[in-house]
Amino acid sequence: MTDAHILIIDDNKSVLSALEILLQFEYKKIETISNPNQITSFPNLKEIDIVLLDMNFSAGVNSGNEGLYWLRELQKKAPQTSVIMMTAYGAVDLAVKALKEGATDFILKPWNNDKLLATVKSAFELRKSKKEVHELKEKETHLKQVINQNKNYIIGNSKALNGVLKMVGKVAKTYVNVLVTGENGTGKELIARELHKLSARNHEVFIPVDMGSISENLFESELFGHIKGSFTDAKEDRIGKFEAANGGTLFLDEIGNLSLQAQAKLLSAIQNRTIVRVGSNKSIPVDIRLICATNEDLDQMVADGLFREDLLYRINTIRIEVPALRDRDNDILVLTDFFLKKFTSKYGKPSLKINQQAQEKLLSYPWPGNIRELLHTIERAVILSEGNVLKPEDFLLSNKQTVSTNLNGPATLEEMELLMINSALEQNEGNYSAASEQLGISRQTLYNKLKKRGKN
Ligand SMILES: Nc1ncnc2c1ncn2[C@@H]1O[C@H](COP(=O)(O)OP(=O)(O)OP(=O)(O)O)[C@@H](O)[C@H]1O
Repeated sequence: MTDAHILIIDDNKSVLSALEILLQFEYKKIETISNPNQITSFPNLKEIDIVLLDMNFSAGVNSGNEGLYWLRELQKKAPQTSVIMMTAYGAVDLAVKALKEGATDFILKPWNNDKLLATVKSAFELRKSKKEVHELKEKETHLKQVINQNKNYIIGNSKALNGVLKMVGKVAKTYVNVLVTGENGTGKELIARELHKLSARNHEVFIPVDMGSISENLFESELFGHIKGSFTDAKEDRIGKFEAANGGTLFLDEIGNLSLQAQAKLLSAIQNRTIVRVGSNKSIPVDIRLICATNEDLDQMVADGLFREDLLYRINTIRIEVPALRDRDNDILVLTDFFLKKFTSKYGKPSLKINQQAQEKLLSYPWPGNIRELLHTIERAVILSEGNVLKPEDFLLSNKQTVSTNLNGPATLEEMELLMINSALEQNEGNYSAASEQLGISRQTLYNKLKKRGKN
């Protein structure tokens, strides 16, 4: 017995009962209606797999047009349902018209039982594959939505963020080098990607490089490539990031981490628009749009002799300052809502709301790790959530009490940062990975911050 649902529509009651008897041996659920007007109000029409529809209800008066009318109605209301038209000899031209309009097949009356069963069977196969395609399409649409939510989408409508986006729009179309500044996790890379997306090079590559994680001795090879045998590990010729980004955009993150020696090499490549692979003496021309980012005060570093002024001048034609999350008004809640949707969908959790007190907690926290910290906080809360409403205790924030007490005093931003780092290290018993995760910054950044303050 096939698990199919069939509806037969014919104004001739003896046709209805003959077909019902024939089909009920093979198919699980058969329903009949003798008045096609009932189609409009028929319950769960979309669940019907096959409709057998008479072509001519008014005994020749409308010569089959009524059947075509009801075919169209069915297609509107249940587009995945297969419709088989039933027509009398001599009206084959109408049946062909119905096929052109999307009917699956037609049967001539009086029918041959075997032929009719075969027609219904193949219509059911078609219905099954239509349904599968439809479900796949729905899954794909859902997946696309989730992916779009994840991809480079800049959420927020605060004045501070809108100012940045306006600037991005103006600068993107030019070829000038851009320096993006801002605290950790404010979305500097996202802004760099947006600059690329809105530029004339958007069909070319965007190559990000984290200068904070490249060791001093690999700097040159990573950026400019090397030729086989130029040093012990150089087993093959390799191109560097500059060549990989040729024609597109090269994004150098954490540019403040470069040694003075590396800065000199970078400056030379930018000035000459050529690179030389390690171990080679051949200059290779490169055409890149350069975007750099830093959370350091490069002007201060220049004053302290830690950053070359000529390099800063080169990379800094336009500077875009990305505001800290605490300076973006209501964006905290807008982003919270976005991350709640993203992570409930990712982890298959029911939709979640946050109560008033929890909102206040999120709004009054200084977010030293900015959007990355908010993202991790929400992800953790979603994973651990039970029920539909999140309360203040569902959001684990770095020792807020300590921070706000000190904020009342004459604490500077740097003191506050150090306080939070110490507190996170304390809470995680000195474990760097856990502390950096809690702060929403990379392990390397935590390391650098401590190193800068002579704590490591
Ligand atoms: N406005 C935003 N809307 C949605 N997601 C954002 C937004 N800003 C940042 N994010 C997300 O927060 C995370 C951190 O952003 P990103 O890596 O761009 O920050 P960053 O400033 O480059 O960080 P770092 O200084 O550590 O390199 C990423 O997952 C990014 O997608």
